[in-house]
Amino acid sequence: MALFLINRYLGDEEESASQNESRSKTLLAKLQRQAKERQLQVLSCREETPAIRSGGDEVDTAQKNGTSSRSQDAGAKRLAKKRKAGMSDQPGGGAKSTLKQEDSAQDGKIKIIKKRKKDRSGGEHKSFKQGAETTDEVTQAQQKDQRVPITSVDSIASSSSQTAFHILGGFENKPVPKVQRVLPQWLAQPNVVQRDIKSNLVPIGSVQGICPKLLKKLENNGIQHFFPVQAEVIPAVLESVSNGLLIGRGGYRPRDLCVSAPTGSGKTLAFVIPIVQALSQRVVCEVRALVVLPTKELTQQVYKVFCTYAEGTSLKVVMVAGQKSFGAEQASLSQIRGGVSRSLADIVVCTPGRLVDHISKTDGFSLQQLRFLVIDEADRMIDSMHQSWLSQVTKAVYKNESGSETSIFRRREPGPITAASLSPPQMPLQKLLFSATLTQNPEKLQQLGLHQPRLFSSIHSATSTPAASQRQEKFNFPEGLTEYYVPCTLSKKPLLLLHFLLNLKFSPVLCFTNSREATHRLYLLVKLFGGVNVAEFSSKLSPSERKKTLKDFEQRKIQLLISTDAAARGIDVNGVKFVLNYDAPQFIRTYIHRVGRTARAGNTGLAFTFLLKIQERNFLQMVAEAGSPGIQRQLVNPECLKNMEDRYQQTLVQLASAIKVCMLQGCINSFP
Ligand SMILES: Nc1ncnc2c1ncn2[C@@H]1O[C@H](COP(=O)(O)OP(=O)(O)OP(=O)(O)O)[C@@H](O)[C@H]1O
Repeated sequence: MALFLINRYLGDEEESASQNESRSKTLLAKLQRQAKERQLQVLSCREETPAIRSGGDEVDTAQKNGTSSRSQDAGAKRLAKKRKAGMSDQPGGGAKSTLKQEDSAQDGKIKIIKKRKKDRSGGEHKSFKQGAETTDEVTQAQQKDQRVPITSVDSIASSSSQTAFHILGGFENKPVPKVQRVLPQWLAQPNVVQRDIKSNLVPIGSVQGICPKLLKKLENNGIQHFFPVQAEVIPAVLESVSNGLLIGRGGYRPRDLCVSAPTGSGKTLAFVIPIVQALSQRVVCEVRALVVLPTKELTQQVYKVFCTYAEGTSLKVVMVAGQKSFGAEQASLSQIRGGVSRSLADIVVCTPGRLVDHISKTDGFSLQQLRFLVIDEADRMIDSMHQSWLSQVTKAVYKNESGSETSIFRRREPGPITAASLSPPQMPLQKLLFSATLTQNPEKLQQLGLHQPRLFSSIHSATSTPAASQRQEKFNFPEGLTEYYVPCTLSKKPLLLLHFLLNLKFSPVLCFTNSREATHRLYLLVKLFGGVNVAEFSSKLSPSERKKTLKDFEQRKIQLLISTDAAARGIDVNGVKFVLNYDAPQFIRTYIHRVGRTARAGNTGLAFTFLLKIQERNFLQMVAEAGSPGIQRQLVNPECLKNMEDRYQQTLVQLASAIKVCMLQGCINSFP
């Protein structure tokens, strides 16, 4: 209890309950006396030193600024004299009224100090107007434990209007207005590519500039209409070569193109057709088109499409992605005859790693005649820019052969456009970027050194408010895609998957996990459970095994393909009806590419994502912010799983021993 005892100040007098009233009076009188004494002390002090330099600049400024401070000084002196003489300022007022006035003035002063404190702590950098005397007194008051001498509140108010100075300090946090980032015009106002493929088909004959041979080939491959992205991009590329490979429209260097269109919208043909068309008239074989992709599988896929449409022309398409030995690839790229090296490739489809190896190690592999640089899955390729593959390509393109330093025909890195730089014409390098999730971050795109880029995008201008100012960028989702999420627990996940396959007869299903180990474990579990044709796909398999697996899956020999993100990007497997995110993806781009393995080429498809309770909120927010048209909740009745539970328990036991074997063989790192 003693801890909470509060001692009140009772004055020097003895406390007496019966004399409460007189004690308060005495106390009041004493306090008034003390206040008066202090006031007189202050006034006499001021007579000796008119301005106490406590506030430094503030006081100086006030002195310089104001007549009001001087008049206040004079007023104070007058007041002191009158006090000494026992006079009142007020007509008919005595000492008592003076005291009252002083008290009210003191109240006013305290208010001002409080106001000033408040102003400072409020973080507002206000201009505080006040006379020198006021400052003086306030400073003294601060020194004397906030006991403030008295001047008239009115005089303070009047002096406020006449003097002005800033109080230094007050650097507390201020609310800073948000910077509104503005996209460059080419990003903010793209050429719009319609998302709805089926209602925006364009007959192939109505796109100008495609030679009859190519049109015939398209028809033979079952293509009668171009998809919207193809109908936009093919003419744009063809226009840039309408005056030949050397000069673009109007004699200028052609503009680079960036294409952002949904997964499965036909971006591959959008660059294959115009490149084959543009190069088909070439005389000498030189590497004129380089297509860079992130994985071997994608390289193979795009290589196949090029081969299809280059067939029957003299164009040579070569793939360098590590599928063959390095020596074999070198032999397919160039040949040395009579001491002179000769290119054997017009179009090179490659992965960046292998490309860089050939630039540095393959004699005769020259990029000095390169006209098109296609960067597919561009956002992923930008992420791998730290490998500096692009700078190596650029170096190889503008490489000076010894002796050609002074040649006017030397290919120079483009600079400002001048009459001299345009003559003689030199092969321009045009970059074509493609992605379903192309970044709208100008800083990232800047790394690519684009020349007057043009953007083709499915993200409608209505939604293309500066994406950088939003928390997350907006992306394209295929029109025919329906998204679901399935709330679940960790232990029920495998049962849910089996339910989808065995009870609901989903087929073919492409199922994604977040790691090689998870893929293998799930594959073993489904296989041991039985009843499903299952295979796995990951970097654990050799390239030939992966190729065979994808083929089997496409031919419906496999009902369920469990994969890592190795199959998430670009892989085009015909007729995938269902995508299942067994493990929820961490990044929105991963999600978009995964679910984009279905609902391709204007078809419909379903995507299911298993979500643990803890993942739900963030995942749904991420998907909504990315511009998903809507993800629906799909509940599974626990009763539906009951018929599989006994078998599932037995399978888990078998799985444990199978995993032990795997661990001994070193093919899996951890026990589930
Ligand atoms: N005009 C067309 N008519 C019919 N089918 C087409 C047409 N263009 C492309 N396709 C088919 O559409 C499918 C998807 O094409 P493609 O792989 O080029 O899509 P994408 O936009 O590159 O997808 P991703 O972003 O996933 O890589 C392919 O099977 C392709 O053969």
